[in-house]
Amino acid sequence: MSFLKVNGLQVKIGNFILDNISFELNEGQIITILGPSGSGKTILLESIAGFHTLNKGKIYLENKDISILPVEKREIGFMFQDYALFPHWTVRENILSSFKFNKGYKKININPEKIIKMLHIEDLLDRYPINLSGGERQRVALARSLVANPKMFLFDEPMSALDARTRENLRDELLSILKNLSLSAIYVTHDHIEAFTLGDLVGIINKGKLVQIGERNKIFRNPNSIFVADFIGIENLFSAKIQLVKKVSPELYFIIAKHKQIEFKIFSKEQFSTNDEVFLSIRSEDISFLDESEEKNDNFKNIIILEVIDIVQIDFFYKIFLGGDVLLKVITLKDSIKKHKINTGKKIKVHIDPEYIHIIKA
Ligand SMILES: Nc1ncnc2c1ncn2[C@@H]1O[C@H](COP(=O)(O)OP(=O)(O)OP(=O)(O)O)[C@@H](O)[C@H]1O
Repeated sequence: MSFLKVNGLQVKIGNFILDNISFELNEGQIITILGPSGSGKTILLESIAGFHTLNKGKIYLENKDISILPVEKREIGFMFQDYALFPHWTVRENILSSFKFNKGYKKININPEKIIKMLHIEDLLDRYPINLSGGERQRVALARSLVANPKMFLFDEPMSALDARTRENLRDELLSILKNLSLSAIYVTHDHIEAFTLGDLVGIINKGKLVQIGERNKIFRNPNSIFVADFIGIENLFSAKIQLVKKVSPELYFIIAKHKQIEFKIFSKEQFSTNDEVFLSIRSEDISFLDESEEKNDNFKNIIILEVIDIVQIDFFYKIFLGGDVLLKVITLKDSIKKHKINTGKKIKVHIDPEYIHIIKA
């Protein structure tokens, strides 16, 4: 039985309609919601928290219909980007205020001291919010929300005002705290890395509709549209035409799709027809380099020779831009650059596993 069930939700705010939103979340699971600005992410969270009247649909928390309960009765905690702390209260007072306000909740099983330790804010307890950094303020806000002991949590881009390093640290801590306390959460973000790091489930919303939702690993390589592929950070997307479809097992097809002069060999669970116009989607980390001597082309391998156009370092990774009959971006490590002597202008063999090429209907 699911912990949270959102069923056919429709909410109208001005001219905006959030429509037909359905998903389920188990206890302790996190769902991340990704979507462009104005797609309805905040309205979705606000609707679950109880700030909007539902036009259609139901929300169940622990099997109880909470669709018309007022905000304070839902026992749902939320934390937003500009989560305000009380400025004239110390960190300790801010945190304990929430503990006191929420004593009405049935089971107080959260120990404020444990939360304070988990968030490493012991040394900040006597300070006022104005004397805290952005990251510290978010830690305190999180502590305050956690000690209120909600049944579940809603996060609306809580890290977006923080610098990359602080954001990464806090994100890892948040994940370990939520998992430690077995708390379910919905976490809204623009950032696909954040979405795939935090979410057991990932949902993509566009123009008020949940356009795809599923387990993180399934969504990662199997976007159902160009919009989703682009939004979840798939960098290699190009058109192709299906040349051959062969059933190789009850649930698997071997497909050849042609882009310019290149025939891509693909294993797909979905059936397509010859001459279908499609898009191929390949994650940049799923392409590997081969040495001259390595591997000869055979029926089930994609080996292509392309020219290195540019090499860009990103943190510990390198992004290699390749050109030729297809433009590809490859993410790799320094070791691989050394091993394959990758330089701008060099012609290099790349390999793409047929299982890692995903076909999207055009
Ligand atoms: N009170 C309101 N009255 C009328 N329209 C609203 C209201 N609140 C939000 N909207 C509109 O609803 C749409 C969805 O807003 P929402 O805040 O949910 O988007 P979002 O996906 O959270 O965007 P962002 O990433 O920019 O925060 C937007 O077009 C917004 O302008």
